Amino acid sequence: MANTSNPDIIYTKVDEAPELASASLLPIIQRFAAAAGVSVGTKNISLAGRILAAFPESLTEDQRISDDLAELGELVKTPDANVIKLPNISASVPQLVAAVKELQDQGFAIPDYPYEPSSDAEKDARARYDAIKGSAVNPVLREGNSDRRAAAAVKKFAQNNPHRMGDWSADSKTRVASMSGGDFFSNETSATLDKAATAKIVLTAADGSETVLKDGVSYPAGTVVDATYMSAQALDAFLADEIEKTKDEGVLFSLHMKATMMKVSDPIIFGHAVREWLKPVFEKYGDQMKDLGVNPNSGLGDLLERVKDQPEILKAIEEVRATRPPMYMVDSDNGITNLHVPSDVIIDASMPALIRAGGKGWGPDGKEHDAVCVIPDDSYAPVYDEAIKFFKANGKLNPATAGTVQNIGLMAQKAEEYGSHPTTFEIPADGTVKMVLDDGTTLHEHSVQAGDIWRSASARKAPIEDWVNLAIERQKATGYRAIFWLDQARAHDAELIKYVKPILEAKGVADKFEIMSPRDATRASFETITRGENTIAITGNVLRDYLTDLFPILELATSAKMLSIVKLMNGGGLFETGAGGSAPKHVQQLQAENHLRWDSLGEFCALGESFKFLAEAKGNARAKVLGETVETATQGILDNGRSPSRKVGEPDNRDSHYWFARYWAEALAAQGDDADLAQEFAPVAKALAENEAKITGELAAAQGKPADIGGYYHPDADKLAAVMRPSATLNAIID
Ligand SMILES: NC(=O)C1=CN([C@@H]2O[C@H](COP(=O)(O)OP(=O)(O)OC[C@H]3O[C@@H](n4cnc5c(N)ncnc54)[C@H](OP(=O)(O)O)[C@@H]3O)[C@@H](O)[C@H]2O)C=CC1
Ligand SMILES: O=C(O)CCC(=O)C(=O)O
Ligand SMILES: [Mg+2]
Repeated sequence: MANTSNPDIIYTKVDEAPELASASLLPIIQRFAAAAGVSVGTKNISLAGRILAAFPESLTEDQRISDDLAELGELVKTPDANVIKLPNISASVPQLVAAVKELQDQGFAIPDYPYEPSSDAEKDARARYDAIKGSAVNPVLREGNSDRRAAAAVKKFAQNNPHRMGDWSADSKTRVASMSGGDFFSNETSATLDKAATAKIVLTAADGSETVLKDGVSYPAGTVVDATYMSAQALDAFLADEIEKTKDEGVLFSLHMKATMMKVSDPIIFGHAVREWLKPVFEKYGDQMKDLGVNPNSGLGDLLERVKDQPEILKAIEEVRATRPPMYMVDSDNGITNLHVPSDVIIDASMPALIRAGGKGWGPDGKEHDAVCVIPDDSYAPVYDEAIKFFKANGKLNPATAGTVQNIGLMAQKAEEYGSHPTTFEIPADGTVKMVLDDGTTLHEHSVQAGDIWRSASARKAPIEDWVNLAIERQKATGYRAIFWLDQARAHDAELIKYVKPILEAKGVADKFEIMSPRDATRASFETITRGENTIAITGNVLRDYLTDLFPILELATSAKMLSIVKLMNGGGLFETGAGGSAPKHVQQLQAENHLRWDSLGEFCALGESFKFLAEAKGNARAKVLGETVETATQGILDNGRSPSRKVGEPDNRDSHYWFARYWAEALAAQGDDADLAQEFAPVAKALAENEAKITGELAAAQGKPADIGGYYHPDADKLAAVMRPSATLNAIID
């Protein structure tokens, strides 16, 4: 349904922990904003919402919902966009299948996920599900580059209240393992197009037959276009070798991938690891398992489920597992390993957590151990390798004195690897892959073998220039040491450097910037913050993602507290909340004991920015008052220690929202810029203060027993509201 008048601000409806938190926080935001004449609407980008929107013909009229993601995708290309974007699930296949099942059980007659589509209907369903799979939201909304940093107040709070960090010892056996050849890093070629072009990707097999893998990929002039591949043979040899070495070293085996964001390549690499881990089983029972629907890319969990009635295979699996090193666990109590589900261990969150813990991961015995961290491709693995070496040599970082690393990331218009899914292929036969332009030029050519993963990524000129200019702006605003994390020896980076240097020179700021490889930049950044100084990391899209978890998790304990601004290239604003994900463990805790430990600080920060943006973009004076008072309220949460506790029986997410509302109302009542607003909120502030004991008592009384929200992926709105708003006294003041 076309929306003629959009609300001033859009707040996204998502999944898991942040969605639970929204059930409590959003009514407060809407109520306060409405009093100032600012409307806050919602758009549903949850996994369940996107599934339902994709199958209107399978649903009754009342069940149908609009395709909000498509609408938002258009909105972010206009200057009117003002979107608060919470983290959503980037679904792996097992998550997608679970969500489909839950919706079917709730009476939505959507089709099953077809693992091996054969009929036209199945192929159609599969294509729609493929569009929902993986990171399908962020790349659509991120029509701008990324500016992520800890707000000054948040950084100061972390320095004054340092979190606990695991100790690093010089003889820790933890290390990063990556391929020394045959990977994406070493096979990359890159070129910048001098004119607009359309490309075709063709595989010529050894027998001369041609397969067009993709046609009609168009690029504007100035696009940097890369191509590369990972050799399946080299990958398997590497994995086999590392499994053996890990066993000899007596530590945990772990694999860190981004199977969500890299939704085509990384599940395949993950599948190679599953197959290599159980190699003798696949050699003996491979055909039988295939008939049972086993696809190693879906993980060990799915595999075990499919062979559960096959005692012979199960026995063979147990025999092989007994010869393997212990595995890094996701949930040792329930036997969930690193290889169970491709989206359980996501590199941007998992590696920093392991580093924060002093290089330790959880083993099958439920105890912490050193680990080999397998990150097959060597493009970005050096960042973690160098970080680990740095801490082994220098001991853990001290969050009380450490400076900060901010990030300016090239992200707009599906930049680099994170936009490469439509041009990534598992190669069906030995031969040569060529990328040929419409004028007949062969841009890239690689000789490949069946099973290799070939991909092309690109970065467009306008986003690259915008990114360099954003970096110049931020460096000027802060005066910080500014480093472009680009490796002159890597094909893609060398093309980017050809853009970066002339812009810096033309603006007369070349002396303010350094250019270093990711490894050198990692070391330089840790040295800088160890001295208590600050630096800006100006990076490509993948490192934007990795570093905005790595540094905050070490500096602030979590990336949930980050300010994350996407300055949209056509003038709008997208304000992401935090830099982390949707924290599934938090939902489980709520269901078990009605305690939600999710910290909404990222939402508070984004809200303040969104109001301030509205004030500037639309000359809305009352939005300015809202923005300033939200900042005061956020400061109040930090100064008075009102963030949620992790333990049941202690104040949780809902309590922090009570305090947020109270500090916000008090700040609105106290400000002198808008007398009407002050007058409106004085009684609200008074009522919230007078009823403190009653409200916090009602919130506390809700905890300690299981909570039913009527679904995991698609909770029941009324049940969710009842669980997340258990204080009748607070609700009466807000509503
Ligand atoms: N922008 C986006 O849309 C993003 C989405 N995702 C999606 O999120 C899901 C989970 O991803 P995962 O990599 O596990 O990352 P998460 O960031 O969800 O989890 C890592 C850990 O960080 C802590 N954490 C994260 N956010 C908060 C918060 N606001 N308050 C308190 N603690 C927090 C939790 O630690 P503890 O358990 O110790 O409390 C959590 O278990 C996946 O489906 C992924 O696709 C991931 C990244 C970004
Ligand atoms: O979109 C995703 O899957 C993850 C995004 C992410 O991790 C990030 O932007 O930091
Ligand atoms: Mg991330």
